[in-house]
Amino acid sequence: MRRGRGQKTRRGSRHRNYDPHDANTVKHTRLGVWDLYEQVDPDIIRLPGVSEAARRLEVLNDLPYVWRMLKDVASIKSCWLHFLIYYVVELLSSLLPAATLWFSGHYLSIIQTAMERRTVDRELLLYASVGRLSCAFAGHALRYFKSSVEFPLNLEIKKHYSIHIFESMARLDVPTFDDPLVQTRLDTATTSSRNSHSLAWDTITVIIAISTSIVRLASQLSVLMKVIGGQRDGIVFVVMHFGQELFWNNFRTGFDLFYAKAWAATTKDRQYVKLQGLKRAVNDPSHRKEIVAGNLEKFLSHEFRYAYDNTSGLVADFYELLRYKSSQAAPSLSSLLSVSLRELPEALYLLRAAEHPASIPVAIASMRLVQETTSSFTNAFMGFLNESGSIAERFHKVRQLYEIENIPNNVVDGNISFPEGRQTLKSGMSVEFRNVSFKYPGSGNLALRDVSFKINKGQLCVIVGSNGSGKSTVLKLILRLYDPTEGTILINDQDIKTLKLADLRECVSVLFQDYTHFPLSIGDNIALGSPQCVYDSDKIREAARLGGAESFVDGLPEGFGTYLDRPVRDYYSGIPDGTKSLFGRPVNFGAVGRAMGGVRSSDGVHLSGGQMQRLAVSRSFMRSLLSEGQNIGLLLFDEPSAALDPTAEHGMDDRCLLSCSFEFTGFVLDLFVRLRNLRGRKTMIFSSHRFGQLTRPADLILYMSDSEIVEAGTHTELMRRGGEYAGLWNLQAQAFL
Ligand SMILES: Nc1ncnc2c1ncn2[C@@H]1O[C@H](COP(=O)(O)OP(=O)(O)OP(=O)(O)O)[C@@H](O)[C@H]1O
Repeated sequence: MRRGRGQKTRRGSRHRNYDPHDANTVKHTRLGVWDLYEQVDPDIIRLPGVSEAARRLEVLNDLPYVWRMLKDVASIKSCWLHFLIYYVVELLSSLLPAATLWFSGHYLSIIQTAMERRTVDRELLLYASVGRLSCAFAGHALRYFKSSVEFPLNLEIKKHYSIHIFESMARLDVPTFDDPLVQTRLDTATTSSRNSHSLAWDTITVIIAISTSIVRLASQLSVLMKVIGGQRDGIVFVVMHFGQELFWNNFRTGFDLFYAKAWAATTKDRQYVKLQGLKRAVNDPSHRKEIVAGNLEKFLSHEFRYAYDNTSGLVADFYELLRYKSSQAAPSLSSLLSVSLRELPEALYLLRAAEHPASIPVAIASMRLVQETTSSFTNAFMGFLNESGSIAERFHKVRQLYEIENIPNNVVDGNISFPEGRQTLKSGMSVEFRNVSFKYPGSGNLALRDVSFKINKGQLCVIVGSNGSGKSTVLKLILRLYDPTEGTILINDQDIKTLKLADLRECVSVLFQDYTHFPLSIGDNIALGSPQCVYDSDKIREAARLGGAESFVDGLPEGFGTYLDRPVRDYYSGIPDGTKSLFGRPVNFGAVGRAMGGVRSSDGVHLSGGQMQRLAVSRSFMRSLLSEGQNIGLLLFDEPSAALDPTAEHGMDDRCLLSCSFEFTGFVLDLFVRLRNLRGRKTMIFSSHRFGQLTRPADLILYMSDSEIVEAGTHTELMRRGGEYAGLWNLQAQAFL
């Protein structure tokens, strides 16, 4: 619902600006608690038919994409047979109404003969009856064949386009993906008009429907003329019925208020907004604890009632109110005409019956036949008009679907391979910032202001500073998740923008502060550190051991195969009370939600923040210590100790290589020493709030404040300087020593 109407509007308005507050181009209507703003077409397009014609002509621009889609679908060999069956079935189905009509025409002539000669042609009656019955059976059989091939055909096409969409989306970089306009384009292009059908399948069915509509029309028309042409008033009946159907259909489509217009609806009613918020709060299990603990039940109920009583208009969902408004619309001229035309054939029949009483039986039969055939004819005709109207929309969606693969990434790829020799990575990578300033897209503030520093190969650099000072941003720019607004970044003395992005990212291992756990199994999450080892369970286990996660993962119901946030839910209903588990998973009737400091899933697996962090560290170890080619030259750790509390650290696996330290900073420091010994001199950069064991041995400390580097040097140098670093170290570091 949310989308169905919106799609139409987007198309009609995509060449014009839409400003809801511009009274010249936008009409404002109050709908209960809602305000509706409809775009009014410019005068030139308000002429009847002009807007519709312009809209249909736009289809021409979309045709190359439709052609490509047809070629793509034709290249899916597995659907050829199904497709052929589908097309033949559709073609035969389109001939059925004409065949039925043909046999019905025989009834008419049987009645006529019976009236004139007082005999019934039994052979003809049998022929017509068998014919009609066969048509009915054939219709049934064709519908069965159609539904049998439609589903597998749709699935095959869906698979092809799911891969296309997945690849088009997977290749987008951070700023591009975050761009709301890109999100809208992806949304529009990837949402099918009918949830279970792919857009391609929808489009193909429309194309087929149009071609078979023509066949249906032509065949029905020729039979209709043959059957009714000779009847008294036959043609008059046809015209009246046809006119009535036409007006009736027009009258109905007139309800689509938003066709080809931009529109937006909002509510400014604060009580209504509050009402919805309260409803959500009570429905969402994640708030239940606080509602109960805070004894909020009475307060919330009172607020809910008060909000309901004090809204400014009818309280209902927007579309509900819209439907109500449509049903209240004054009868249009076409609806009145339609109603009158409905009554006319009966009046005409009665008139004729009074004039020629002997012809009543024939008239009854012929009127029934005329009614039947004209409605079938007009249905086919209106169906054809509707299909050709919606095809413009579908064709445009096909174009949008293909265009998402061309959305340009904001971060432009370089063309120089990096590094020249893999061996050089053993001694690390150098990183240099020259007068780098940076603003996040859409933000007015500088996240980095004129930052310059150089970290030599194999050095340990620690970036310290308060929250929001810009530490993480430095790391993100090194990975080229974003490009600097000003200044240059050099890696091994080469401008980072000239290096191939995939090469650069392959050489860097990063542990983000806001580690995200993918909706995959725990094993897969760890393996993501080194995707080529995704099926190497020994390496995954080793990484978990090093990261201190092995023992608690083994304790989970499905071990490394456990999903914290299972992306597919189990469905159940009516199971006996007291059922604790199904399919090896606990029964959970609550919604899936994220609890503070961990993840609560439909499987009931809950991990603490510290355990989540260990999974993150395990993924990082998978990349830095265990990846196949050992191609890492630079390790980035963004506040690695953030979510670890000292007790959790104590619990680390005794066999862990790096467990000699009880403190995470020491733990990471130890890692650094180990890496140096085991893998050569990797360059390492840590961003941290903490001072102490990590900053002391660092080759370079960057002290950041308010987006700038205010002090840089070794611990001894900075202490000797007696500046801000020294002041904070004296305050903070004692606790870690
Ligand atoms: N995606 C983003 N969009 C807009 N602004 C952002 C974004 N990420 C960070 N910022 C802003 O950029 C500034 C620097 O943030 P950054 O995350 O680099 O700080 P930090 O020193 O790492 O902080 P913390 O210690 O809390 O992690 C902050 O003002 C922050 O609000």
